[in-house]
Amino acid sequence: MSLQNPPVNSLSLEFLTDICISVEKLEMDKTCRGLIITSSLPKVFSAGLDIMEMYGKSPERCGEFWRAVQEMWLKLYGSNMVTIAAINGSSPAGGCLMSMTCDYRIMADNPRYSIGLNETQLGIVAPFWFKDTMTNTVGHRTTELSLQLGQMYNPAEALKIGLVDQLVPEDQVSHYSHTNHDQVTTPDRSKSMMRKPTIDKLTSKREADIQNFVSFITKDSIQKSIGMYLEMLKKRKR
Ligand SMILES: CCCC/C=C\CC(=O)SCCNC(=O)CCNC(=O)[C@H](O)C(C)(C)COP(=O)(O)OP(=O)(O)OC[C@H]1O[C@@H](n2cnc3c(N)ncnc32)[C@H](O)[C@@H]1OP(=O)(O)O
Repeated sequence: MSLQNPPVNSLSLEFLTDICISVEKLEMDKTCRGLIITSSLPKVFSAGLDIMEMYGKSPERCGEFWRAVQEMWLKLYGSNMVTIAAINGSSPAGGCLMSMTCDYRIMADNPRYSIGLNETQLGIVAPFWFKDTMTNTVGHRTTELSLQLGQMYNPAEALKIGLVDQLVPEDQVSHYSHTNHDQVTTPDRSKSMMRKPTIDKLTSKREADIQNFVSFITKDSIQKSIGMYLEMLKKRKR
């Protein structure tokens, strides 16, 4: 599955819905042995959640958006397929979350790329299931530090903390993803055993999590922080 939502593969409601439909179709296809997620765009795997979906939108729309974010995570983290993230560019926040849902992460060894949960930089707090996914990937202490600082990691740092499993030359990300994928057959029951408690936690609190998100994101102070972050993104470009 090659992500293609220019300019930066930000995860809008529409794009998330498309991703979920694609994963569902693959999941039902008996001939499909697994899934490699990568990006069709240069330099960016995914810029994470579409910030415009969280800025100046109605509570109803925010709720709909958040349900789609949850759905993407539930589908990918709970997938019965072998999943590999072929991270061929930067992958902040929701992009990092999407990578962490996969069984294995291969990243392009380009020091200009970065990956991490940077929510703190936007003045927002990563939800518990973002935190849980990271804890399951890199451990409690690294997650605590990482979330507090909104830390982004270059590929070498990401490999060191176990956020990615393998670094490869930029032009060989696809080759190595397929080679690794071929070495794995269908996931055994250990995958669901490891992930079930984390998945059940969100499933049982899904509606409350949506309510929390909507009341948090629509606060004036949070809208102001997001507005300032958007300004910063645009200024950085000039
Ligand atoms: C309780 C709530 C919990 C959930 C919270 C958050 C989860 C998230 O995922 S929030 C999103 C966090 N993402 C980021 O902070 C990434 C910001 N973007 C970047 O760092 C860079 O854009 C990136 C490294 C991805 C790519 O760099 P460039 O190739 O140099 O591109 P530009 O920076 O010039 O961006 C082009 C264009 O896209 C707009 N943009 C970038 N990211 C996003 C995004 N996540 N959502 C919406 N739009 C985004 C950027 O502003 C530029 O727009 P224009 O100026 O209009 O061209």
